[in-house]
This record gives sequence, C-alpha cells and structure tokens, in this order.
Amino acid sequence: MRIVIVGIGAVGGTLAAGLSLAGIEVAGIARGAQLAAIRANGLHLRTPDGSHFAHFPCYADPSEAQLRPDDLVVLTVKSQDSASALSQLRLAGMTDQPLFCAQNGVANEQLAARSFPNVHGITVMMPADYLVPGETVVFGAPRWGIFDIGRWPAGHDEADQALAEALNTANFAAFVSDDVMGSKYGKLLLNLHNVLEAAIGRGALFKRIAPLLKAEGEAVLKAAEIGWRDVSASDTRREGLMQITDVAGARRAGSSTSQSLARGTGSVETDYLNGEIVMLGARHGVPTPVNSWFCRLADRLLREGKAPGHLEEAEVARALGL
Ligand SMILES: NC(=O)C1=CN([C@@H]2O[C@H](COP(=O)(O)OP(=O)(O)OC[C@H]3O[C@@H](n4cnc5c(N)ncnc54)[C@H](OP(=O)(O)O)[C@@H]3O)[C@@H](O)[C@H]2O)C=CC1
Ligand SMILES: CC(C)(CO)C(=O)C(=O)O
Repeated sequence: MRIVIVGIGAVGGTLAAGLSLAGIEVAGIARGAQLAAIRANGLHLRTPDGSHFAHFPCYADPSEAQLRPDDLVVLTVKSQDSASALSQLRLAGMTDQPLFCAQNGVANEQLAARSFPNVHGITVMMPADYLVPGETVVFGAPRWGIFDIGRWPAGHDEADQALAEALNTANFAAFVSDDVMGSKYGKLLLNLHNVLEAAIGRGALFKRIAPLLKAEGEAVLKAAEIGWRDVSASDTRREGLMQITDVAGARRAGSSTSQSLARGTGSVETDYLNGEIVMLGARHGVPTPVNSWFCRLADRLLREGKAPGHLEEAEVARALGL
C-alpha cells in the first residue's frame, strides 16, 4: 500500500511528512516553489515536539507517480482547486482506487463521485500552517491532528480501516466513522468564520459576527434536514488527543483562508464554505444575508490583495448594521 497525497500544503504536507517519518510509503503531488523545495531538501515539519525532516518522492503531476492498484489517494488541495486536481488524476489513469477528500466543506466528495466510484471523506481537525516553501508547521499535541474517516455518502470499508491504521501508526489520531459527512457538516459550521477572521482578525467584532454566521448555517442545515456532529472544542476526544499549543519560534498564521491571503494565492475557499450555506439557504427558503455578504467580501479581499486581518472593523460593522 502506498499513500498518494495530492496537494502538499499545510494539511497535505503534514500528512505526507508524518506518514513518511513513520515508515509508510508516501508519494506527494505538489507544484511551484513547494515542489522545487521538497525535491531539493525534503520537507521540514515543525511541531510542538520539535523539528523533523521528511524525504519522500514528490511529483508535478499524478501521471509521474505511476498510479498503482493498491494506492490510497488523498486529496488535500483547497476546494477551489479540486476540479483540476481530479481531472489530472483521471488523465493519469486513476480508476477505482480509494479517493479520500481530506478537505473542509462538503462539496469535494460529490465532485469526486462524478469521476470516481470509490470516494471517501475525511474530517480534518488539524491546525497546520504552510507559508514558506519547504516547511509546514503543525500546532496540535500530543497528536498532530484528529481525523474522522468514512465512505461517501455513508458507511466504511477496509480502505478506511487501512488509512486510519496508517495514520495512527504516525502521530495522528484517526477514527473510522459510518457518518463522516455528519462530522464534515459540523466542521463546515466551524469554518464559516474563516473569511471573517481573514478580513478583520479575531478582535471584539469577530466575537459578535462569528455566532451570526454559525446561526445562519445551523438554520439552513435544519431546514435542509441535514444532521451534523459537533466537532468543536467541546469534542471530548480533543482533550486527551489534540490541544492547540506552541511551536518554538513559530506564530500561527490563522485559518486556512487567512493563509491563502498571506501567500497571495489569488483564490480562497469561501464559495465552498459560506457559499455552501448560501446555496442551501436559496434552495430551502432560508435567508443568509451575513454569509452572502462575506462571500462577496472574499472577492474584494482578493481583488485588493488585502493582507489577513487588515480590513477596518468599523467598515464591516457599518455594512452589517451592527
Ligand atoms: N490549514 C489548516 O489548518 C486546515 C485546512 N483544512 C482544509 O484542508 C484543505 C487543504 O488546505 P490547506 O492544506 O490549508 O491548503 P494549502 O493551500 O496549504 O495546500 C494546498 C496545496 O495544494 C497545492 N495544489 C493545488 N492544486 C494542485 C494541483 N493540481 N497539483 C499539485 N498541487 C496543487 C497548492 O499549491 P499553491 O500553493 O500553488 O496554491 C498548495 O500547495 C482545505 O480544504 C482546507 O480548508 C482543514 C483543516 C485545517
Ligand atoms: C484549523 C481550522 C479549524 C482553523 O479554523 C481550520 O479548519 C482551517 O484553518 O480551515
């Protein structure tokens, strides 16, 4: 069994390095300066327990990895990059190997299922940063991250067991679940504040607006009769397995959306997080003015090349009538 990780950034880099350090065969698919850095020096994984250097084969395209029947393929690109990554996998000859979407939002599994018959979801609870090519930083301890893994749309099979076992061999905590999408919808509710944090940081106004985004999300999911599992800080598994803690010499860059702004990638995931709620709200007749406003704001943050947290709080408060 080999684990092929598509998108070596914060999550993909931490997974690839962790699995490789545990002696599991890994191949990475990366691009740009990240690919060049990993090929030259391997990947530097900084963690609360110290620095690790991982060396694993890294390719520019899945076709170079020569996919095998016993590969497990894990997708760790941001949702807005999923369509092109899936197309690359198709062109590389991928057929019925298990494909795991280790991403936020709930759109990726449905997209993947248009092309592949063996789709799985992973709920990722892992505070990880990727800002500098060749380096990822993970702030979870004692385990670096917690994952729920299961088949899409429901159930589980031996591939989920095999991946969970591999992750548990490395310094992760993985749980096989028959309702992985339930925890992914729970995670989606937590990620509705990613764009808010990317706009104004985590000050007083953040604390007023975050509950408004979440309340709209919950109202929409209820109207759509979609159940969810709470994976917030009150998830009892977190206490013993993964607390967010310090890494020597590193400061957290914020959510994955803030990191996209910080790296100037030119795109953010908001349409697949807040946009999911807006779309479901439209379908089920539930107004979503706050999530809609933040979807439009994401475009402006990109257009104006804003650094994370640099929008005036007063402007946001005025626009939302707060
Ligand atoms: N960061 C975090 O703490 C967490 C993130 N998540 C979720 O995990 C998913 C991944 O996020 P994250 O790791 O932060 O994202 P990153 O942007 O850090 O990593 C994704 C990487 O994939 C690369 N990439 C995109 N498309 C391709 C492609 N076709 N071929 C090769 N490489 C590609 C990107 O390159 P480029 O840099 O050029 O864009 C980037 O390096 C998202 O859904 C996110 O919401 C979930 C929990 C925590
Ligand atoms: C780690 C966490 C929960 C932070 O909001 C996340 O999912 C993200 O950055 O997208």
